[in-house]
Amino acid sequence: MALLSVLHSSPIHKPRLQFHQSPVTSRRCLSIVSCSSSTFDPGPATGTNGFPPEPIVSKNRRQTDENIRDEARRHHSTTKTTFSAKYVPFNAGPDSTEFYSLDEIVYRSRSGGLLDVQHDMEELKKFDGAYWRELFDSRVGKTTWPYGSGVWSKKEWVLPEIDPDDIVSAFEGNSNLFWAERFGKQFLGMDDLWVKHCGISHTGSFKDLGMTVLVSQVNRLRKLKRPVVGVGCASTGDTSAALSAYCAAAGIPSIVFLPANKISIAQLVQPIANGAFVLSIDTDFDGCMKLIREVTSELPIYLANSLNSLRLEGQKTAAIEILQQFDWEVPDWVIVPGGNLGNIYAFYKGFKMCQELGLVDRIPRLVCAQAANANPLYLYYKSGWNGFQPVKANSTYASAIQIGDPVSIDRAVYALKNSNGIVEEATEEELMDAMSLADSTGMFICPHTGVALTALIKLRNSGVIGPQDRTVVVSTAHGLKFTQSKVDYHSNAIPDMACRYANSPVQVKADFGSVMDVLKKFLENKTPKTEVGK
Ligand SMILES: Cc1ncc(COP(=O)(O)O)c(C=O)c1O
Ligand SMILES: N[C@@H](CCOP(=O)(O)O)C(=O)O
Repeated sequence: MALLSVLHSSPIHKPRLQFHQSPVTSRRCLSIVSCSSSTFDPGPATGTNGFPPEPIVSKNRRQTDENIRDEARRHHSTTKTTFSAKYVPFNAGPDSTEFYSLDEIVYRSRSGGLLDVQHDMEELKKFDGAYWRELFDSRVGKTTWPYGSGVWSKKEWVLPEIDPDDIVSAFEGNSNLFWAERFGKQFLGMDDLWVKHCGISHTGSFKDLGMTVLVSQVNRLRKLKRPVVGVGCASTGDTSAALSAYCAAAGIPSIVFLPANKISIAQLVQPIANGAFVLSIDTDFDGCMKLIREVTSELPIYLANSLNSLRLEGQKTAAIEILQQFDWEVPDWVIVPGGNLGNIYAFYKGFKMCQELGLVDRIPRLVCAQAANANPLYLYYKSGWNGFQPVKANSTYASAIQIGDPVSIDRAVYALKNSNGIVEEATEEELMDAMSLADSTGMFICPHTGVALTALIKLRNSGVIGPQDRTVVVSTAHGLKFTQSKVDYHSNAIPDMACRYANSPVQVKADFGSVMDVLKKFLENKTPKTEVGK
């Protein structure tokens, strides 16, 4: 503290180079600004070699009694945003005048249709693509509140008006874009295959990206004294995990409706541990969804499913992140597993915003992949988009997408039609084989990612996806949430499934000879013959 007070009163200001926004040209300019004492650390008096040391310039140096939220509060009090967003009816024509403030509690348009969050694109367009690319790039990997989050590093495009103080974040996003080198080369003859690991996240799925936005807005609504006593969702296990974690972090009650015996133990224990009010209901996800919609229209419980378009504002940042991770080069294909169908639209929206705002010049083709046991979108696509019919979703190892009546069907169709998209499906055997094959190359993916990989395999085999096409498969949850599926597969315990890539443990007696016998046999199969027994 003593050192800091000395620094604060020090007359020595070191100039430093800094980007700043020119209000006239809308471009970022490089200029020399005076470095304030809170951002300049002169270091020790002399270096170890006797020469004066290079000054250490730390842009976000905080006082010791200040945390990152306090620091953001101090910065925020001097900055004012001109960006804004509102709810509008989804895919409304240019003549529509219907809109709602994001501070209203509304999930549906007057006609009962879906809503969308519409940003003031004219205001955002005052800044060119290079500005946005540079701004977003400058925030990656920092701890500056709230930009250390992959979602909030794009705050101006997400919830531009929310006070950073109201944000509830676990610094989600910034997930690994994994080069699937061996899987791509060995099984598909592809050199440029990538897996976006959205499941390597705070609660183990991509839902964190949307939930930080929704719970932050709820936090704001509660401060504004809006009637929100708790937040609720129906879930196949991942939405409930994310909701309960973010609500617990903010001290907001959460209520989750789960279909009894249809989600994994790892998923079930998440809301329980986070103190949610958990209802295990004797129905499927579609039944839970119907119930939560009825309940949230009666009680002051805010709806957290992706019917609520706020969620998709966070989820769309995964698409922006993919472009960013490729240095703003656009991949040819992005494959997303689909259930309630919010995420496929979120990806479309993220890519489209980047195109409209000049960060990239095109968008990738999107593929939505469904489990054959829960495939209403696939059937609709195959019918030539002729008369959507919900289905009764059957049990699938991809249990988080066991959904027969997806709430975002219209959004998904829009995304696919506008991205020259494709829908594929995966049988239980196909998705489990694909998951196991991917695991055998060093991944540890969930069955839903197995569905997406099956779509890739089919499209690659039919030549639709070419060997050189840069392709991203979106992995939506962590494999550790779905270990039972792997246990069943590797124990060859699934009726009517060959489990071709099962790798069962070998039972062996605890003596040296038995262990050696087993190992020799193993090595004989692995090692070129000439080397065995050397
Ligand atoms: C792991 C996982 N993958 C994929 C999905 C599908 O996402 P969406 O419902 O947005 O289509 C879900 C949830 O539905 C999920 O939990
Ligand atoms: N897979 C989801 C299903 C609900 O989807 P949502 O995106 O509408 O919340 C889950 O994990 O609950």
